Parts: sequence; C-alpha cells; structure tokens
Amino acid sequence: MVLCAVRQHLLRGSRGAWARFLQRQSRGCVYSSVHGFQQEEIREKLQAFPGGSIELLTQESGLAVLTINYPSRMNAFSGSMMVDLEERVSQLEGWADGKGLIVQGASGTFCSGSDLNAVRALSNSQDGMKMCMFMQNTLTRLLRLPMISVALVEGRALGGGAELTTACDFRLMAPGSVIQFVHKHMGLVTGWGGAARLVRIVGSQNALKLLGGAVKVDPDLALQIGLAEEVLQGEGTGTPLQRAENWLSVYTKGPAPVIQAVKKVVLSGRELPLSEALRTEKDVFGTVWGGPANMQALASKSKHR
Ligand SMILES: CC[C@H](C(=O)O)C(=O)SCCNC(=O)CCNC(=O)[C@H](O)C(C)(C)COP(=O)(O)OP(=O)(O)OC[C@H]1O[C@@H](n2cnc3c(N)ncnc32)[C@H](O)[C@@H]1OP(=O)(O)O
Repeated sequence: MVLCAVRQHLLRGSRGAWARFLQRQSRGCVYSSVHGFQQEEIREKLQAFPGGSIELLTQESGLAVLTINYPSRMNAFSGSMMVDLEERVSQLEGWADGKGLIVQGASGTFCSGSDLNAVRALSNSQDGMKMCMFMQNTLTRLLRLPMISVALVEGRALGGGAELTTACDFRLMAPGSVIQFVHKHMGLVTGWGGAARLVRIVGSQNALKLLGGAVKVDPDLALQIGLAEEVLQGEGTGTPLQRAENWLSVYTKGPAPVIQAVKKVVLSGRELPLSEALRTEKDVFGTVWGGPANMQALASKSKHR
C-alpha cells in the first residue's frame, strides 16, 4: 500500500496532537487503497501528460510562494503539474518553520483549470475518477497544511483553477481578476472538492448561484459574498505578490509553533464535530503551553494595551 506523505510524517511520530488530528481525519488524505485508489497508478498516468511546472520557494521568514507555471496554456494543469503539486505539498508538510503560503499563477494570471489536452486523453470515466481522487487528496492536504494560506488571484481562475483558490484559507484578488467555476459550460461539475469547500466559504445559496450560473466573480462580488478577503489596490505600492505578502504578514508575525497552532485549532474547529474539536484544541494547546514563546511572554510581563 502506498503511504501518503502525511502518514509517513505521522509514523515518524514527530507531532503528537497534529498527528492525532490527521489520524482522525483519515491521515490527511480523503482516498486510499480502501477506496480502490492506487496513487502510484494514477501518478504514472498523469506523468504521461507533461508540460509546465509547480515552483516552490521557501523563505527564511517562514513564508513560501507556490507558483503554477505554464504561461503558454494560461497556467492550466498538465498531468505532470498535478504530480508536481502533490510533491510540493509533501515538502510543505515537512517544513517545520513554515507559517504562511501564497499560491499564485505565473505571468499575471492564476490558472485556467486542467489542461484540456490531457483531459481529452483521460476522458474515460475510470481515469477521470482517479484524477479527481488524486486532486482531491492533494488539495485537501494543501488546505490542512499547518500554515496560513492565501490564493493570490490575478487574471483568471477558471474551472479547476477556481477550485484551487478554495483550497487556501484566504483569497486576495487583483483589480480586474475573475474567479469562475466554468464547469457547467463544460458539461461537468466540480471534481477537485471545489463545491464542498465553496459551500463552507460562501454558504450553499451563493455556491448554488456561482456553480449553477457559472458566474464570473469579479473582486466586488467576491468581497460581497465573502469569497475574497481583499482587493489588492494600489498602483506604486509594490507588486501584487509584495502586497499579498504584506497582507499575510499581519497574521504570520510570531514564532512558527504558535502560528501553526493557530491554524491547527481553527482547522479542527472547521472540520470536526465540537467535542472532537475541543479535544484537539486541548492537545494543540499542550504543544505551546510552557513553550519558549509562552515562557518569554510571561517573563517579559507583556501587556496588551
Ligand atoms: C475539475 C477541473 C475541470 C475539469 O477538468 O474537470 C477543469 O478545469 S476544465 C478546464 C476549464 N478551463 C477552460 O475551459 C479554459 C478554456 N480556455 C479559455 O477559456 C481561454 O483560453 C482563456 C479564457 C483561459 C484565455 O483566453 P485568451 O483569449 O486570453 O487566450 P487564449 O484562448 O488564446 O489562450 C492562450 C493559450 O492557452 C491555452 N489554454 C488556455 N486554457 C487552457 C486549458 N485549460 N487547457 C489547455 N490549454 C489552455 C489556449 O488554448 C491557448 O493556446 P493556443 O495554443 O494559443 O491555442
């Protein structure tokens, strides 16, 4: 049986509370061999559709930037990029100093979904389901990373690209950008977990409108329904990436174990029934109580005026 990266991490036994949380959440993955999902098999099929790349840049500050890079296809996901993304997520799962993540597209546009050339070749229903399970596993693990994540949307986020934005904690949109779940126009529904996550972000009424109408969501509408947190205004105040980094830095200021603990308690609150979420919160609390940041704050008698 193929072990997903999170499980391997758990078996190393390095993070008790988080390990127990992920164990309760099917070890971070939605599908395993129990569901007839063989990761190696679909990886091999996806690798047969190369093109583009997923770049990961980690900074000493604890911030990472993940770039979807296939500009000649408006950053559509080739098969090999799906595999790349899974590998980058594994890297981030093992990054002890990580606090924040920005997901962006190369060359001023976010992502135009799956590469239609690969999709055409994978269009038998069995392969389609396997690709869907693979991407759901990866995007679920992305959302569950113990760091605060932001999708920086410039240009277009279409189809699977729109779904990818929902696998981040926040969405920041550049002026003129669009998020559009175009699936209906393709004779499809979301398959990468986008609907399940969208309902939790904007509520079922809004989700139904966005998917049923394949609505072009501009920054104003996104702000109004709570899909986006902010529009990155401001000519002359740096690049959109710099503005996103500034926005995120407010929430990632502080020691990594504390920021990671914040993400973990919020995530367990979002995903678990109350009693389980409370138990997880207690476990996570135990990881920072009496820790270096806590002791330092107590010693300096910090005031919060
Ligand atoms: C679960 C996910 C879901 C699924 O697979 O089930 C999907 O994501 S389905 C894919 C949804 N996305 C689309 O249908 C996008 C289709 N493309 C467009 O609508 C346009 O290309 C657009 C709006 C992204 C850009 O339009 P624009 O006029 O600015 O540029 P071009 O059309 O000339 O595009 C440039 C170049 O990129 C290629 N391209 C764009 N998107 C894709 C894509 N998803 N797959 C493959 N190739 C894509 C486009 O064909 C052009 O290439 P060229 O060789 O110049 O023809």
